[in-house]
Amino acid sequence: MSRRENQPPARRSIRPLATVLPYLARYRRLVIGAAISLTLAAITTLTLPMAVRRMIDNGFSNSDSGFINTYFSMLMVLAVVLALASASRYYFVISLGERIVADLRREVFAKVTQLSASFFDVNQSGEIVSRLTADTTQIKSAVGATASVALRNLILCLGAIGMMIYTSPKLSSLVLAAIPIIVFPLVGFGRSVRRRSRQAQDTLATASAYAGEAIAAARTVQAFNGEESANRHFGSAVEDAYGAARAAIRARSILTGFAITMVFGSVVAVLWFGARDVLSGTLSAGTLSQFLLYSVFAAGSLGALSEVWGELSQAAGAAERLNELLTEVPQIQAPEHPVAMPVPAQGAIAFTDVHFAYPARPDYKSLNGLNFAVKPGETVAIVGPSGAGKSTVFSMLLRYYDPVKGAVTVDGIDARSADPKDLRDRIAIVPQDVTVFATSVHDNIAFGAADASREAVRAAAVAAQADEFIARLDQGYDTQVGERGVTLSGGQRQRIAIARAILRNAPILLLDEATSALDAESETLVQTALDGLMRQRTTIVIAHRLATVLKADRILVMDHGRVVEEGTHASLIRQGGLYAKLARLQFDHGAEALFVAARS
Ligand SMILES: Nc1ncnc2c1ncn2[C@@H]1O[C@H](COP(=O)(O)OP(=O)(O)OP(=O)(O)O)[C@@H](O)[C@H]1O
Repeated sequence: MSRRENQPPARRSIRPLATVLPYLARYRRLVIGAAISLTLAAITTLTLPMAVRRMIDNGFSNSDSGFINTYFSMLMVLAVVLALASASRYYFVISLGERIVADLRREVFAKVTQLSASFFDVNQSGEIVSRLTADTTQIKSAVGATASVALRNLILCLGAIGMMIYTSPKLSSLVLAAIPIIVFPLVGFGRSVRRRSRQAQDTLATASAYAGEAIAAARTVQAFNGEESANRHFGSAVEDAYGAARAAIRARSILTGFAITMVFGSVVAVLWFGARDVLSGTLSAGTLSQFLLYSVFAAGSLGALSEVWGELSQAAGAAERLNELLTEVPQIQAPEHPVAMPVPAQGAIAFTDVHFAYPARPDYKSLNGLNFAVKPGETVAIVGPSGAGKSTVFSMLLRYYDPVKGAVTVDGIDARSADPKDLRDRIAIVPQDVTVFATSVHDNIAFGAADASREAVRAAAVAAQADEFIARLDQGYDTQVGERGVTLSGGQRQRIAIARAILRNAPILLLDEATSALDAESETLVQTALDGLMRQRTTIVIAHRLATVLKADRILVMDHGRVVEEGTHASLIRQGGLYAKLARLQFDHGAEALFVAARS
């Protein structure tokens, strides 16, 4: 991901799968169950050729039918053991795969939620979601099926080779000589499969990211008649993913074909030698049959191993991508010994010579020597042209980022030395783009205060002027509001956000006034709700309305990342500087009159 983008491609091995090992260690019983049933199934299979030899060499030449009966009964018992072992292998192994992938998903998600704003500045959410779903599914099939097939075949292969040596050392030496010729090319092919499958996963993630974005913005896509171009874009991303997958598939099919040819070719060659020994009387027919079966087992399991190797390599690509997320270090973390914030909270804020550049744009200073202080309970409005750094002030207060130079303090404590959780507990924010989740109204208001009672949620909604419209919804507070709150109006969404902030009851309120026009009634309701919220709290508001600046104790005018003017509306208008210019352009009609009044 971000910090690895410029690094050379990772080692092509199945080592990334080691990520899964700690998860396996948690479920020892399932692992032991799987190992026992795997071994049992393999051993049972390995005894079959011996039975066959005994039957060919003794059974058919010996007319004793009792011998035959004993043999067949034993074979039956073997078959039952094999069936039981296989069934329990399936149970243990598949459960293990599902269990581990559930843990992985949970942990990757938990990790992602901890990552800092700078991570999300450069990584697409859809891409991350793809890791959470597609990549974990691949790990599941690797652990759940592939690994067990690999293990079974490995045991079978080693067992069969051991038995081949025991049965006929001479023929075995011929086979063993052929092994390196088979194995080395396989390893080489495996590498290329792995590289290609990683590419396939990466392209798939890009396609998913695009789809996520387009689906979330379906209305905008339609409004701009953008369906066709969206389809084209997604179509070509999907084709790229298909192309990458095909390259991986091609490499794998070559790998499989090659492995089977080599393995069975050498079996046939060995048999040819064996047949000559039987003819010359130095080898019994039963022993050759036993050897033949073992070599077919060994060859079959080698073939399966090569196929499985390809799958494991694919899963290693997925594990690598997950590992990148799991090992990503959040840039903003609590210090080892966080300083406790003073209790009770006061709500004092100070920015001292703060310089800051976003990590995604290190050469551009969004804050450039910003200085200001806000006293407990004060209401300060920030105004300034677009790009002046107003929203960045909020990001610094919430400690999404740390200053490059200078300090941000809350209640006298440097934001960097406190636990971000304590700091954020003191802050409630009503953003311009309200985030409403696809759950009930109740859960949306109680977001971040999950144990709030229904009464408390209702009281917050009443204070936010939202209770009335909520009561009119089909199921009141239990109404599902649709993804991103699509079933609510803009003003309703804002009041939900205000109720959420009221419920939080934090001493500091950050308010980013919506610029989008609400109708007069909603506007009044939202304004009344906000007035209630701002009372008795330290408030910093990014102001777009005249009414707001008029109510503020103080106005800070920002430009190029610093405060350039400060005062009340009247005093600033009188100065005739940037504020006076902005006020004339930005504020609603009443401004003109006030502007004139303030100047005269
Ligand atoms: N995540 C980010 N990564 C890189 N640069 C950013 C990021 N967010 C903002 N910027 C840049 O930082 C500067 C200040 O942005 P900020 O959003 O604080 O301005 P603003 O005063 O709130 O503007 P507006 O009134 O238009 O919302 C801008 O030049 C902007 O391009």
